[in-house]
Amino acid sequence: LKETATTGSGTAVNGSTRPLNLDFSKGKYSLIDLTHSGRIETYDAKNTTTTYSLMTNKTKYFTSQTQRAGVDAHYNADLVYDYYKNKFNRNSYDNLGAPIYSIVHYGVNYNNAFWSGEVMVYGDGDGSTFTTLSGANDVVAHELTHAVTDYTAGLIYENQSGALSESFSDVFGYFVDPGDFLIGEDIYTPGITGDGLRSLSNPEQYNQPAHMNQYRYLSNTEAGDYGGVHSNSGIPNKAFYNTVTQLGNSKSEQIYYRALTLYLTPQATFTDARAALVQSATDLYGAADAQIVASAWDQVGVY
Ligand SMILES: CCCCC[C@H](S)C(=O)N[C@@H](Cc1ccccc1)C(=O)N[C@@H](C)C(=O)O
Ligand SMILES: [Ca+2]
Ligand SMILES: [Zn+2]
Repeated sequence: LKETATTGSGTAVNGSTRPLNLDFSKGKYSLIDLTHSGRIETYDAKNTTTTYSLMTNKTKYFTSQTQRAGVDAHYNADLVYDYYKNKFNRNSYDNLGAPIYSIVHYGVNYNNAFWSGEVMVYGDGDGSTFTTLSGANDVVAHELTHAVTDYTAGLIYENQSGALSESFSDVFGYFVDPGDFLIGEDIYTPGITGDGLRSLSNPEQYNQPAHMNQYRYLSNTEAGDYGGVHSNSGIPNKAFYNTVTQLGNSKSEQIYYRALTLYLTPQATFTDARAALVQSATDLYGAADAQIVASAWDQVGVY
């Protein structure tokens, strides 16, 4: 049936108002963004893990409490789409305009968000450790970057390649939310201000290693976080911090995007990532900047 692109607005997780790109058809408004290829559709699992339906509303104003999760998932997905398009001319995660699907209210008190291989999925959090995870633009950028990674480097989600996958997702989370070096601060521990789930500048603050001599050899199982992908990401995250504080955001994002999309391969190790980033810096900006990248990784014990 005919879809009609229109605009409206909605209430965000933090209570602010977000502009929304909507579809109007069959007498109701839905969270479908038709403004560019890489259309964005946002669904509601209604606290199940098995069924979901498009989030719709009678009017163009999505202002109810339960709609906030969808408002931010929809708004932040468009923000991240625009980031990849404007900075790298990438048209969605596959660079071919693939539709971007999100599901909110996944499960009950679910303290996580993930890329399923097809869709982005967001829990509501338990209200103590996390609040609604789609409310943070760095979380949405983290998850959509996993989709980009799957279509490019294909980093295998275990051990060092998995820690790199996690790190690249945190790095582009930073680039989309460059105000601070915290990850997830907008939705982590709503009762505590100023903290985050991870820190790029000081990974140890949240019990992550920041040097190879602190690498965690955990089991490659779910219980071992697949070889500690969320722990050992502290090492490449710190190398990123060492890089971006010297080269700045504009050069760093181009270097990281080139490494992810042109040089990295599924089984990449930390040493491979260092080489890919040094090569990317050389390609784009020359030997002096490449040396800054090399030094950034020297400082975390990766050669
Ligand atoms: C299904 C279980 C595995 C989930 C892995 C996803 S990709 C992931 O890494 N999720 C992020 C969510 C996030 C991102 C940024 C800021 C806050 C939270 C993540 O870091 N999850 C942590 C809680 C984890 O799984 O340990
Ligand atoms: Ca942040
Ligand atoms: Zn992740």
